[in-house]
Amino acid sequence: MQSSSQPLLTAPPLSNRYSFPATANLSSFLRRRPKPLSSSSSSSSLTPTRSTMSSATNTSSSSSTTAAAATAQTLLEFMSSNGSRDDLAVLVAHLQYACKRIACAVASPFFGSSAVRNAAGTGRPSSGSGRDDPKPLDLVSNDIILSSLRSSGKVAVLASEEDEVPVWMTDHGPFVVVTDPLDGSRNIDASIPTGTIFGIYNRLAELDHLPVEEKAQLNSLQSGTSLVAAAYVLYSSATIMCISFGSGTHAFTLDHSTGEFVLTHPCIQIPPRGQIYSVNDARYFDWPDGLRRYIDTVRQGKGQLPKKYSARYICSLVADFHRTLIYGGVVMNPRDHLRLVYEANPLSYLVEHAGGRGSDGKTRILSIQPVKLHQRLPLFMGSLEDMHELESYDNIQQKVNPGYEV
Ligand SMILES: O=P(O)(O)OC[C@H]1O[C@](O)(COP(=O)(O)O)[C@@H](O)[C@@H]1O
Repeated sequence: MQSSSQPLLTAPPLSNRYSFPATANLSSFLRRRPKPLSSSSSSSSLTPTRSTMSSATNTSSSSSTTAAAATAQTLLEFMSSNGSRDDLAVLVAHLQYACKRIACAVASPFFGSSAVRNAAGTGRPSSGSGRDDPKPLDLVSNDIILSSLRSSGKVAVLASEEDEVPVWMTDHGPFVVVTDPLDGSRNIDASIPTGTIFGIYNRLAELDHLPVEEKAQLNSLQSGTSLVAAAYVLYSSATIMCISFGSGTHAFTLDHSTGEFVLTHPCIQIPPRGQIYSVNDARYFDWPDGLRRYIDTVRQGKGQLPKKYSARYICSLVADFHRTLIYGGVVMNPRDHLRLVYEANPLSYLVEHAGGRGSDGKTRILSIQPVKLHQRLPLFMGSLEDMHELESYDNIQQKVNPGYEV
């Protein structure tokens, strides 16, 4: 028997299943687009039992799936056809590469429990025992993003939720990236969906003369109205990158047969009303009166929409946000918990470009000027009509914020 301190499995180096071309402009990425696997090779490599299923229906559906994969528009093709800047496309190519690697790490049996993950060698001391401590996969994800963005050559500064201070990368990088590398990781040992969040700004050339720490900090504290693009990647039953470049919000699903993110949800419009609220309502007795009244009202079907609302709460922001974007309703965390720079700004940008709203309960998120990198605030996002109704209750920000244990 193995001693309990020994890993059950020896973790191999992080997967490099998704290769990354070392070229640096959009047209060369597009020329290297991989071919989808043929239907026979995909069926034998993915699920051996499928090879025994030879009905005509299966054959035609797998060949039409292959045909669909060949014609589907990839994220980089989408950027090219929308006249994207080359340097932004190179940056996005590196971001999607990083997220494919994080998707592999999150799903890997070799990173399947904290004990094994610690043994896998992140090069850092074991951590992740406290509620808000970073989990090993937070650190792995952070390292993946850091190294991928460094090699893009396009990023001047990277500010990560996992790092105390932003990292200055290169003086001539045109962009500033803010990120939460792996949100929702506190539930990762139960295989709950998780996500990565990004915001992209232009480097402020007028700050170039300042000392490195100062310009790194100030570049990272830009208001959400200056975002050039924002995205999240959801690691769930599908791996989905939802992105906006300031004109619509679009979702791309990772096709594992080609390794490409392909356009599956163009121009997402959040329904103007949903029938779902998403909040940790174990906190009900710490909520202010306005928020309690709102939730009590919509639960009973006595709100502006005369139907009883349902509750959905995964406790993983990207997953709760993605569901809200697709089905409508409101997603919220009314206490000072989520971060303006890494979470609230990018997600509010995405919901606004889908026709919804992001607010701290009083003010539009994107117009709040960040004063600290790790600044926290109450966050409410969702369908326009639901948001207006919720905010009309006035007193919805939770001021009591005890150290919750789970
Ligand atoms: O404990 P609460 O208030 O329900 O907060 C849960 C929220 O915190 C998060 O886990 C983010 O918190 P961390 O950034 O500390 O991981 C979200 O994914 C989730 O929506």
